[in-house]
Amino acid sequence: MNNNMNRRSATVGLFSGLGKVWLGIGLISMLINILMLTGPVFMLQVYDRVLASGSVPTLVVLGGLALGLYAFYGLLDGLRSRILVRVGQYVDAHYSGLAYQVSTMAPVLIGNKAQQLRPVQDLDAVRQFLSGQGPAAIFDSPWMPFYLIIVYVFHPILGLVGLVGAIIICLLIGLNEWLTRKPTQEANRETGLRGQLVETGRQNAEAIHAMGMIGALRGRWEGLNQTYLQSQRVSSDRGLLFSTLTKTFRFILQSSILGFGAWLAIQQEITPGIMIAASIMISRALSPIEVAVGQWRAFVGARQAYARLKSIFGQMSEEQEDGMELPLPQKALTVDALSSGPVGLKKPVLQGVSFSLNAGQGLGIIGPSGSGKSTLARSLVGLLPALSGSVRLDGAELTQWAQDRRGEFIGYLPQDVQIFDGTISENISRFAPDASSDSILEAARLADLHEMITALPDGYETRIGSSGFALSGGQRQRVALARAIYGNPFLIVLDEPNSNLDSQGEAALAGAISAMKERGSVIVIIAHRPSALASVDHVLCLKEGKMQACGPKDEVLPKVLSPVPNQGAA
Ligand SMILES: Nc1ncnc2c1ncn2[C@@H]1O[C@H](COP(=O)(O)OP(=O)(O)OP(=O)(O)O)[C@@H](O)[C@H]1O
Repeated sequence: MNNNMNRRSATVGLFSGLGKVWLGIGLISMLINILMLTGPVFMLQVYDRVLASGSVPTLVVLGGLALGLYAFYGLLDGLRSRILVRVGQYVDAHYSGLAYQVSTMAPVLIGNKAQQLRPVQDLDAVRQFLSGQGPAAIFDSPWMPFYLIIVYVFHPILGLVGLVGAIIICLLIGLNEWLTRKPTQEANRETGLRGQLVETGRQNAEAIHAMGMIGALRGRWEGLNQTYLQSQRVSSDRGLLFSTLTKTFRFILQSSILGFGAWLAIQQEITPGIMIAASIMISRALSPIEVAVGQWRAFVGARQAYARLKSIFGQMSEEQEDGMELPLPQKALTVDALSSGPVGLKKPVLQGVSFSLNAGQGLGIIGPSGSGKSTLARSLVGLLPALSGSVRLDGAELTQWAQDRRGEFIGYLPQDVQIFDGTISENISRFAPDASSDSILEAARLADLHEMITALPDGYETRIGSSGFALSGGQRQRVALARAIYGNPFLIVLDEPNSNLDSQGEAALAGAISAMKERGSVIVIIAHRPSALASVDHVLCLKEGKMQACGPKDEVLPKVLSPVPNQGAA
C-alpha cells in the first residue's frame, strides 16, 4: 500500500506535502535575516551614540541587547539546519524503497537507458545537499534586496554601489551555472559507467580471470576513470574559480562601500556609524551568495539528480498503474494481438502475438535465438508493458492487479537465474515474511529438491547466494523452479528451465509441470530442447518477433521442424 502511495506522490514531486515545512523554514529565515541587523545597528549605535557621548552604561546596555539577539539568532540558525537535515532524511526515508524498486525494475522496463540511472545514489545526492549549507543560503539569498534598500536609505550612493556589486555577483553566478552544468552532468554519467564496469567485472569474475581479460578491462577502466577525473577536474576548477572570484569581489565591494562611505562622511552627508553599518550590511547581503557559489556544484548535482528521480518515478508510475483488489485468476490466459518490448525501441520486439490457454494447459514456445521468446515471457508476467494488444487473465489485463499482488498468481523462472543472498527457504518462499513451512516443503518436493536440501548441514536454513553456500548451475535452476511454483500460482512462465538440468532434473521438471497442470495452473515454457516440451499440449513458434505457427503440439511441431532443420527446438 505504501508503494502505491509513494508512486502516486512521486509523480507530483519528491517534496510534495512539505509545503508547511518550507513555509516554516521561510519564516525562520526571515527572523534570522532581521536578527542579522543586530551587528550593523550595534555598530551604528556604538560609533554615533556611545563614542559621541562617551557613555559606558549605554555601551553595556547595547552590548547586553546585542548578546541576547545574537543568542536568539544562533538558536534559530541551528533550528533551521536541523529542520533541513530532517527534510533530507524524510525525503530519503519516504522514497528510498521506491528508488530501490525503480533501480531494480528500470533495466527491464527501459532497457539500456537504465544504465545511466542510479536512483538510490541520486536520492543520496538530494539528501546530502539538503543537509549541507546550500539550502540555508538559498533561503537567505532573496533577502539581498532588503539589505540593499536599507543601505540605499542610509545614502543613495551607497545603495547604488551595493546594487552594482550585487548585479556583478549575480552575473558571476549565472556564468558559473552555465559553465558548471555540462561537466557536472558528464561527471555523473561517467560515475554511472564506472559503477557499471565494476558491477560487470564482479559478475563475470570467473570469465575475466580464466581468459586473461583483466589487462584489457583494466585498460578500459583506466580510460574511463581518466575521462571521469577530467570532468571532475573541469567542474571543480570552474567552481573554485568562481568561488574565489566571488569572494575577492565581495572584499573589493566591502572596501568600496567603506571608501565611498568615508568620502560621504568627509562631506558630512553620513555619519561614521552609517559608513561601518553599510559596509557590514553589504557583506551580509552578499555572504549567502558567496556560500551559494561555493555550493554550486553540489546544487547542480542535486538538481540534476532530482530531475532524474522525478522523471523515472513518473515513468515508472505510468508503467505501473495502481491495481484493484481483483480476485485471483483461475480460468484462462488470453493474449490478444500483443506487441511489446522494452520501452524506447523504434519497433516493438514482439508483434501481433495471439493465443489463449485454459487452466491446466501448457504451451511451449520455440523459435530461433533473438526471435522474441524471452520478450514474450517477460510480457506475460507483466515485466514489459503491452505497447498494443493485451495480456489478460480471466478477462482482466495484468495492469489491473496491484503489482505487489501479482506475485500471488504468477511464477516466473527467468533465463538468467539469480539467487539472492539468503537461506534456501527464503529463496524458495520469495522472502515472504509469513511463509509457511508446508508451502516451502511442497515447492521443494515438486522441484525434487527436498533430498538435496536436507543433505546440507543447515538444511533449509543453509545460506546461499553471494555470501553463502555455492549451488551448482542445475541446483540453482531447481531452486529457482521451486521459487516459481511456490504458492501454486495460476500462471507459471519458465524461460529455458532445463538449460542446466541433467536427466534427473529434467524428469523432476516434467513431474513438476504435470503436477502444476493438474492443480489448474497455466504453464508457458520457453524451450530450446524438445525434452522440455514433453509435458505441454500446445506449441507456439516465433520468428523475428512474429508468430510463425501456433496450435496443438502434434500439429505444429512437424510443420515447423521439418522444412527448416536445425532451427528452433530442433
Ligand atoms: N533491452 C533491450 N534493448 C534492446 N533490444 C532488446 C532488449 N531486449 C531484447 N532486445 C532484442 O529483442 C530481440 C529478442 O530478444 P529475446 O531475448 O526475446 O530473444 P530470445 O528469442 O529469447 O533469444 P534466445 O533464445 O537467444 O534467448 C533480440 O533481437 C534482442 O536484441
